[in-house]
Amino acid sequence: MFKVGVFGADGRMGSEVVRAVQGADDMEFVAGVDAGQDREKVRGADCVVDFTHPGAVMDNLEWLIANGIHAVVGTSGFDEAKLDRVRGMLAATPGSKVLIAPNFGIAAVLMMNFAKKAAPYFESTEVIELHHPNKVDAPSGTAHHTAELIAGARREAGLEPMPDATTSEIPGARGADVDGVRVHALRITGLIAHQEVVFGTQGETLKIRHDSMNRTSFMPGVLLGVRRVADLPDPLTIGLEPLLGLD
Ligand SMILES: NC(=O)C1=CN([C@@H]2O[C@H](COP(=O)(O)OP(=O)(O)OC[C@H]3O[C@@H](n4cnc5c(N)ncnc54)[C@H](OP(=O)(O)O)[C@@H]3O)[C@@H](O)[C@H]2O)C=CC1
Ligand SMILES: O=C(O)C1=N[C@H](C(=O)O)C[C@H](O)C1
Repeated sequence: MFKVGVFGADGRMGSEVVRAVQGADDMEFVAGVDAGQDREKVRGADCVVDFTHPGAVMDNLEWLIANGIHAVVGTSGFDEAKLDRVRGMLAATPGSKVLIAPNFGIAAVLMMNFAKKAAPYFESTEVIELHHPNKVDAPSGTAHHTAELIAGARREAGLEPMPDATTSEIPGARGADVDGVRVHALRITGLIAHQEVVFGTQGETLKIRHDSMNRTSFMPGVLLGVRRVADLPDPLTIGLEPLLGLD
């Protein structure tokens, strides 16, 4: 039995994770912790799933690593500096394994993987992410990660910067520049989590689109993370790709 705790248990994602863990035959739900509550409630868990807030997750990770508990993290807002801090914590107190995934949707992971593969073949690529209006961060972690994958693939292929003759612009009109890739964030009532990657070359375009219609879409990936995190080869793993056999 995997003994599982949940940080952010009263939130939109955390409450879905609690239901998924309680419904899994091979898992035992230890406790949920929400803002202001004592993390000691999850003592005895092998693994804690964190869907909290970009401003809370580092402190949570520090506590989990100090207590030798594995972590499966969906909370967004990780940049290289934060990831380096997590690596530092894991080096200082070895024992825990940490899996941080920008998106636990299997189709979303495939969308990012396909975008990385397509990127070298196109002169232009931009990312449009669309989410519910209660989302606190922009652009989404998924869009940020996708842009980095595209930028890396373009660099490896030796591509020039994308053509863009804009000289006059209302600030923000061209979106955020993430490693040279433009990312546009829409916040629309009624939506959950969606992304479109738009590619263009001479006389042709390609669009890769992913839609999470509800939050159960993330649960197979979260449960996979819980089942596999302890056996991952590295102390810190980014993304579900290695668990799905993707490069
Ligand atoms: N990787 C993925 O597949 C996905 C990632 N996400 C990410 O997950 C995060 C949460 O999203 P969502 O569920 O929509 O957000 P919510 O605001 O609905 O939930 C977050 C919950 O965490 C609580 N919380 C805040 N600080 C702490 C803390 N220190 N300890 C424990 N609980 C805390 C909040 O309490 P309070 O409201 O009182 O502050 C709230 O109940 C976001 O970063 C989002 O981008 C979302 C979907 C999928
Ligand atoms: O806040 C959300 O809802 C989501 N957050 C994650 C992100 O920032 O990429 C994953 C998914 O897009 C839903």
